[in-house]
Amino acid sequence: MNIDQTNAPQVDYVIGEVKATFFYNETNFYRVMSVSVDETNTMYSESEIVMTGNFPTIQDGTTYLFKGKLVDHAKYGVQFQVVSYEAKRISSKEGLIRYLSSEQFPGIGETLASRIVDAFGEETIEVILNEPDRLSVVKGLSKKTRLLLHERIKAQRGNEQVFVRLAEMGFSSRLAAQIYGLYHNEAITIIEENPYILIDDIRGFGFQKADIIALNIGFPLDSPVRIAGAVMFVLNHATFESGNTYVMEKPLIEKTQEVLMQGQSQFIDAEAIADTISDMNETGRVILSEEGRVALPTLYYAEVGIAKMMSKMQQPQYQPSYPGVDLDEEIQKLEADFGIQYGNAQKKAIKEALTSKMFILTGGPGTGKTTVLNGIVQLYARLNHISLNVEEYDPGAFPISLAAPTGRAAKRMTEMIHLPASTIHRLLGLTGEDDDREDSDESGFMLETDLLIIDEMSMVDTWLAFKLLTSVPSFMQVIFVGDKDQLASVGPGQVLADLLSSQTVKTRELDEIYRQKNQSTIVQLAHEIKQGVVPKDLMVNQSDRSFFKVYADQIVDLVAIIAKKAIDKGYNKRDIQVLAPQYKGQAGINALNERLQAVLNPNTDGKRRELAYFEQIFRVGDKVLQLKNQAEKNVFNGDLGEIVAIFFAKETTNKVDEIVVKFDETEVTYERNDFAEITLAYCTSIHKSQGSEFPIVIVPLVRQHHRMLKRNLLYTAITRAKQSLIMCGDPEAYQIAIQNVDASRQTQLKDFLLESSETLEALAGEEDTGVVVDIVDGGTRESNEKGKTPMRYDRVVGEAESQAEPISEAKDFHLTADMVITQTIDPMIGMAGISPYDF
Ligand SMILES: Nc1ncnc2c1ncn2[C@@H]1O[C@H](COP(=O)(O)OP(=O)(O)OP(=O)(O)O)[C@@H](O)[C@H]1O
Repeated sequence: MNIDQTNAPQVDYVIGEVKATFFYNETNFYRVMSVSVDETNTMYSESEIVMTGNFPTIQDGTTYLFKGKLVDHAKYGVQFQVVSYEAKRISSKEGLIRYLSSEQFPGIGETLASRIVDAFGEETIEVILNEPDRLSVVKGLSKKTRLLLHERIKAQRGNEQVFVRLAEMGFSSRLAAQIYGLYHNEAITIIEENPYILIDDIRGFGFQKADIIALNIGFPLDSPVRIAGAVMFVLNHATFESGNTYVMEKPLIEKTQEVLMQGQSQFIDAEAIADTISDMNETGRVILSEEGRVALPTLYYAEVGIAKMMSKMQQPQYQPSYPGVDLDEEIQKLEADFGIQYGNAQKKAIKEALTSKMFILTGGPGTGKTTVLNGIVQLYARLNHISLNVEEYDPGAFPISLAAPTGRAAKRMTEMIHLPASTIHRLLGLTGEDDDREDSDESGFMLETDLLIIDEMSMVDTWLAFKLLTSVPSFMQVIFVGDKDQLASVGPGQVLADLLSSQTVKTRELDEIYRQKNQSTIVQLAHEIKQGVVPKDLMVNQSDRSFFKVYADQIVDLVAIIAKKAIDKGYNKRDIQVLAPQYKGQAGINALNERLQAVLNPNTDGKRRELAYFEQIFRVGDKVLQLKNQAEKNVFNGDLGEIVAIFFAKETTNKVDEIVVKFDETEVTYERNDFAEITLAYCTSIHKSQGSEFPIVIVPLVRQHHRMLKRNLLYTAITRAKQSLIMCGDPEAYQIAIQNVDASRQTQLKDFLLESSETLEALAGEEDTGVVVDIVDGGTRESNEKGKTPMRYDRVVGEAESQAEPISEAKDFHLTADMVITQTIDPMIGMAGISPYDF
């Protein structure tokens, strides 16, 4: 084969036979294998080489032409990273015999293989493929084995042709593997018909990539397929970028036009785009409303579905009541039991929660939501004559379900209410991978308990809310608890806000702060943020909070010192959480993690086990964050754990590196392919901290994060602190954040909630069964690129990794005597005597 004629000269190749596979991952076809080197244009001179890459159709004992590059891996030495490959036709007698007698063809040993090859020589494979009947001349070859031989080789050729064609189209072997996993042997037909389908089906697959393929195949620039592809791309992107659940048609057309004409000279008429949208509406690919709102069907039907179920659930015949019971008297008894005097709003909340089919309890920190919830649960149990002792019940028979969107929030719920709580995913049996509603509809999964309480409802996005409500039986009483001023959900929608503003659900907002002021100035600060007020004493050290005024380039050093001091004071790594709004920049999450790892978990003697993974080092003892929901492993997006062991490839059965992480409830082993599911977590994003609380929270505030300086982000960050809040950076940044109030999201849920049940039935039509629902799991990195449906795109709200800007603002600051820290009270965690010169 003349490689040089068909490829750029820099392409390395190796021709050789696959000798052994060390590792194979069925989900992404990733393989590590040993290959003989029969021919190569590289400097490699050994007789065998280790190859890595995505190889769905590779067979041991077969010879291939591999293209890729030679790399010198720090740990594994020289390897060949394969980009594409194709089977080399075997022509030698020995090769053919070895191939036919390989494990792929059970029933054929060397003798039989030799007989076949003796009979047909170089033509052997062609005869098996095209004239299998001729094989009957071979003595000892049964009809069954002849058939098997023919079928297997035919299938292999089919697969190979798909891969060869995909490679010709320009797909890397990794993408080709993904595409093959989706469409199998239909891949070429599907892509040739509509390459833009990949935008819908493969996460992260953009319009431009699809366009290159389509234009190569010969699609005209104004083809309706191309226009529809661009519409889907813009709609998906806009939805996930903004959190809105629809886009107005006009801006959608404008943006689509821009995308279609980018780098092309042909003008694409807006009317052609409008016509395409109208056609897409006809075929159900998008939903276009009379008002000109264009929505992804999954989101549209999820919103209609939520509204429909809310309306159904709240029909008068289902309203709970306790005839003959004096609830005021019962609440008095509760007060006596708990030694507490409920406020008026709190009493109303308890009564309303008990007598409403669906109820929302909302309020800021310290207003008594947990206190009230405890009262509700106690009284509910008393009035319904049920025991709250879980041990008295068979597994799964406890009549109250408590759940929250994250593992940490669920854990906190358990601690506060003293009853078992789980994540919503776990409650619904969702894996976070292929959670589609079709599955659950088919299985008709329904919750069975009588009372359902969901905490941190502000974090629940449209799909999850829909998924949750489809599993709620009509007899169930539901209480949603949440703080409407926190960040909106990561996925599209603003379910809690819409439920509240529609006023279709009985709601009680608690606004009186009960946590005493001298106990918590953090709570006071949170309420002031809500009101847009910067307290006069922001810079004055309080018993539980302080603000270090420093330059952006001093933040990493300062935070490291504070964290170290806290550890010296007896806090552990998990007690201290640094929360930053963005990854990049001097005071970004990446820089902070790197430094905090060096300070809190150093490898001073070089004896600690560690592994490099892209730009991160994972080391035994590191605090890490789970980025994906993995219900089958019992870990969820946002769970924090610690690396307790690292095993190097040579020590493991699968011959790949492994990291073992201990979470609160479980220990999980990650193979190298899964390393993207975790990240260092000394510092995490504010978004990821939702639903969690920590004894000490450190929040860097710098003007470089200007895109992230928003009121609800700051509010969410500081309300994570239970004992001490340490802010550092630029007080101006605090002011900017407070003044920057996010506009609410564009959603249709409120409108739907206000529609009559008949209208909702009509809107839902037949379509709302089978809506694919996905759980956005917030992962941001490579290995999370597995999704199938458009909604599987992860949207990391506001975590756009904006480039840090020059720190010109820092000129406002001068290190002065007032910045010398002299205080010894608790929030300073022993920082007495530290001066700016220490940074
Ligand atoms: N009626 C009351 N009388 C006295 N103390 C109260 C009352 N209600 C709540 N508290 C106290 O106020 C503090 C805050 O209450 P709680 O934890 O229930 O609020 P929360 O809204 O759940 O707060 P957060 O969201 O910050 O966890 C607790 O210490 C609680 O005991």
